[in-house]
Amino acid sequence: MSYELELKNITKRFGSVVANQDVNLQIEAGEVHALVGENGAGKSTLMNILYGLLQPDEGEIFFRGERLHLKSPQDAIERGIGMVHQHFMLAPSMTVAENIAVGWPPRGKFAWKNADLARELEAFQTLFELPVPLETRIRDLSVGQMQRVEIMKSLYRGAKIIVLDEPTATLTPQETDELFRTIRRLRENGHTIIFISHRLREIMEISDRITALRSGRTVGTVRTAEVTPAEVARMMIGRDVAELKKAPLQAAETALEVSELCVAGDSRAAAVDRLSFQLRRGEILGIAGVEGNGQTELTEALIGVRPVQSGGITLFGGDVARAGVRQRMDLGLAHIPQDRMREGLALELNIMENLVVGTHDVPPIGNRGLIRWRKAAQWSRDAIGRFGIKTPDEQERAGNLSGGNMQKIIVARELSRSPRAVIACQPTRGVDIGASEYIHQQLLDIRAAGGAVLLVSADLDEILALSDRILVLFNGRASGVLDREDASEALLGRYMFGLGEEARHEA
Ligand SMILES: Nc1ncnc2c1ncn2[C@@H]1O[C@H](COP(=O)(O)OP(=O)(O)OP(=O)(O)O)[C@@H](O)[C@H]1O
Repeated sequence: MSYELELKNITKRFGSVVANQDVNLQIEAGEVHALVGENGAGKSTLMNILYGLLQPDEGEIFFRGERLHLKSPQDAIERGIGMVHQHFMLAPSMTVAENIAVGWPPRGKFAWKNADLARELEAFQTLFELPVPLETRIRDLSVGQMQRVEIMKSLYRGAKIIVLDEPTATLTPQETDELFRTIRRLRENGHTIIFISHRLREIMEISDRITALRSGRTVGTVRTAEVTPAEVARMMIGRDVAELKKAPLQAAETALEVSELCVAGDSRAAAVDRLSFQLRRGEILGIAGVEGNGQTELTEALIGVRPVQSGGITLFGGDVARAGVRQRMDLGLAHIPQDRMREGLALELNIMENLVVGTHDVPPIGNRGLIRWRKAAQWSRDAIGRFGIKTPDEQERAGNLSGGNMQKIIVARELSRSPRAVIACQPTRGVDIGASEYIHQQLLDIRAAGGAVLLVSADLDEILALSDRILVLFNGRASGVLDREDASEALLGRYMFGLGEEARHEA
């Protein structure tokens, strides 16, 4: 049969790393094709080749039987290939309409007219269920709305094939449902979607076919209707996903106490507004909520990088509301930040340097002010093995790693220093199912050993799988605090929109 799009025998090397080796991908017209595989399997590399961002060392791309030579994204766009990256490429101070129109049509072939543009965009919005106010500035939009702008931008440029790179990683469950409605409308209208995801449930729900990559090679392609989730998991990571081992709750004394805490945000006076809660040793407290409801400001105040306006923070009995970061770390606090690019890693440094930061001055790695590099290398190789970090060795530059592997470095560093309390923010975002399971088990093991874990996550599956209690943040306040047994996805969803006590009664 003839395919809409065919990538044939693609090979791409980065130095000694073979990111894609003889990869074949065949996409049918009007299908949703999931591209899956463990972190570092080569998915983004393959899609960057398709989008003209990278040139393959070997291999060919065919679109409707015609060979394409894609030297830049501009070439890909002109051939009807669009891409929505995980990190949006929008100008925050410009409006939605301006972001969509800028740079297109290319090279000023003819000027776009506002009225025509608005009419065309409104037509897309109705047809594909993409509601966004066109005159609003990007910086005032939610993540889900920004993603819609990116999709509209691709459609406006005539995309027939749209690549969505982990599009649900930062969406709320409601936004994910809305995105899936859009994807279905696109498919009904003859568009073809390539969907990268680590989330099994979503892959099963939205895709028609699935191709898995592993270690840069094609594992195979299947029809979604003909396989079970367990079979797809095996294609992704080459083995079954193990059940989590969660010991009975043995919560002890209070590890972290937050009382009447107020923290200012960058643009909001009270991002955290008189919030109080306790986290005990041996307990995981999940913080659920739509992003932007005070999670960032709360965690920054807890680790000591954002000032407390009023209220208290006590860590293991000591008042730390005004203590520095180092002082809190010395008390046994570890932090997995949500923004791995900005806060979590020094991208120019190598993996080993990133792994030992923070423990470089204590034995066994630190020795009277000196760093024992042989020990550091040995320790790093061990962490690389345990967390399944895909890299040639510990000397590789951290910035060259795939997104999920960067995340694993941060988690490995933070959890390896035997913390007594962990603030884990989106700890498995972008991480493959095998490594997610490992990270989840590590958090449960810290809990079993009497550690306290504050789990801040937008992923309700993760919150429900790990937490003993769940606090839902809404507008900087607790709209609900639930024991795990009383919580369900639907109930949490309602609290996330501030529906408060009525949610409990209606559920
Ligand atoms: N610019 C680069 N320089 C060196 N190595 C690179 C570069 N880009 C990617 N790699 C390597 O290529 C391999 C494939 O990476 P890629 O980003 O394609 O994986 P992925 O399947 O998208 O992973 P993830 O699920 O974590 O996003 C990885 O081993 C990565 O470290």
